Amino acid sequence: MIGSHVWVEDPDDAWLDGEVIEINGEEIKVKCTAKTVVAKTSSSYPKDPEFPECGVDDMTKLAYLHEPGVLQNLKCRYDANEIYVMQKYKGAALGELSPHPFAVADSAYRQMINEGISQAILVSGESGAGKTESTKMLMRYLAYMGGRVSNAEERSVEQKVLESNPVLEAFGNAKTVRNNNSSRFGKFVEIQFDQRGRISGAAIRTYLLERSRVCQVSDPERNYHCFYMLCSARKEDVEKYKLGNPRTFHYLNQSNCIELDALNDSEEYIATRRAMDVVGISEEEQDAIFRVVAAILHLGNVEFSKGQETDASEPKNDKSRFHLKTAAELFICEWKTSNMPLLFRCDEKSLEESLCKRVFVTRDETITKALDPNAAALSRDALAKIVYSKLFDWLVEKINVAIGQDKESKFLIGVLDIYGFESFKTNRCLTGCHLPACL
Ligand SMILES: Nc1ncnc2c1ncn2[C@@H]1O[C@H](COP(=O)(O)OP(=O)(O)OP(=O)(O)O)[C@@H](O)[C@H]1O
Repeated sequence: MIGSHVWVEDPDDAWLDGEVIEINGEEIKVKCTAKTVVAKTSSSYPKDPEFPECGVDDMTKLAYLHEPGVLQNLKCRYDANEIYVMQKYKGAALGELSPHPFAVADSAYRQMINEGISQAILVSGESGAGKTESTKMLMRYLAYMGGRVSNAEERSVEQKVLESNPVLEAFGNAKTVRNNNSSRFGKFVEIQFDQRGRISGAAIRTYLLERSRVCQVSDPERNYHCFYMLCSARKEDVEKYKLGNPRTFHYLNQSNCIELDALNDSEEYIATRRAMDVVGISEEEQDAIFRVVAAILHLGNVEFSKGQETDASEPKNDKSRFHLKTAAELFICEWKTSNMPLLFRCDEKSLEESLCKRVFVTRDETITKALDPNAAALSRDALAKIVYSKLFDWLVEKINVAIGQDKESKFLIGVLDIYGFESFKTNRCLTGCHLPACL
């Protein structure tokens, strides 16, 4: 309608607002402050002429909840220096101040103290919505309320949990369509408190790691960050694990997306090793972890062809034999001085047999059945997935030791950072979308 206020897209300023002065079929002429533009009706959005100068503190109060409206609100609030301080939220009733994770955390903390009941906060939303960032804010507030640091040397629980993040992210995060650093696992962070409401420990419980990603990646996504980091590691590590260009590995080259503009894999490798040092993972343990990561990549490059017997299979060629042999060598964890679990004790022959044959144990006998090339490839992928998820579980346990759990804690506040769902045209059921990916 002529005279109405709208937002139109602009290549320089993202969005421009102005008044419609002319309509020609599917096109409108809009008079903006600095210029007059012609835009398609379908790509313009209505603008609220009564939008308050300082914006609104709750996005749900916006008359139009679309991209230019949200951006305008954020800009106004930024210009007005509307910042959130924890002190302000301490003791304020929910709804009294602007909505914020601090308000939710405060309410949970006070209910825990007043009613003596443990609390849980569920952080949910689409992938990339900001759940992990919100979880960090919730933890920061809970650490502030139940602060226990007795001297400057001691690190707070929040600090310890945050320090472990790079390790979890290296092994549990990946690039997806919506988020370059998407958590592909659910995380329940328990902040544990004593009788007086002071923090006594913390623990991270993880669940539903998306195992299928280890062997299957679709364009334009990536596998878990750690694989690319290791391929871009310092030269001696790349040579030690017989790695090289990530494009030469089947588990990585199914997608064309290998490098990310915003992420330098070789710097991330160094940062991850540093974070491992901080959470108390020794040099030998770090070596064992990366041996397993490299072994999985080599395993993925083992292809199978028909064997001599009917329905049997064997490694396809010398290249496959090389990767099988390297995977077997890397899987061997000979070092016994630490309590790192012995993942495998295998040689090339036994690894080949475990992939190309299936053993059935009945009450009376043990039957060995040869597998055809397709079934052997499925066995290979199943092995890669189970090894990776066991490695991830082991890392989480190690991190929990470093953070310091209080098994005797009186109460806890759990923050559940459920892993992000993608919004499809047809969303049949959340569980239905998630579970198959985790198997
Ligand atoms: N409060 C915030 N302040 C600044 N940046 C933010 C904030 N929330 C989210 N972001 C940005 O959005 C990106 C995605 O956020 P985050 O990783 O928290 O999403 P998520 O909901 O946990 O996604 P997923 O479910 O895919 O793991 C972050 O890397 C960050 O760049």
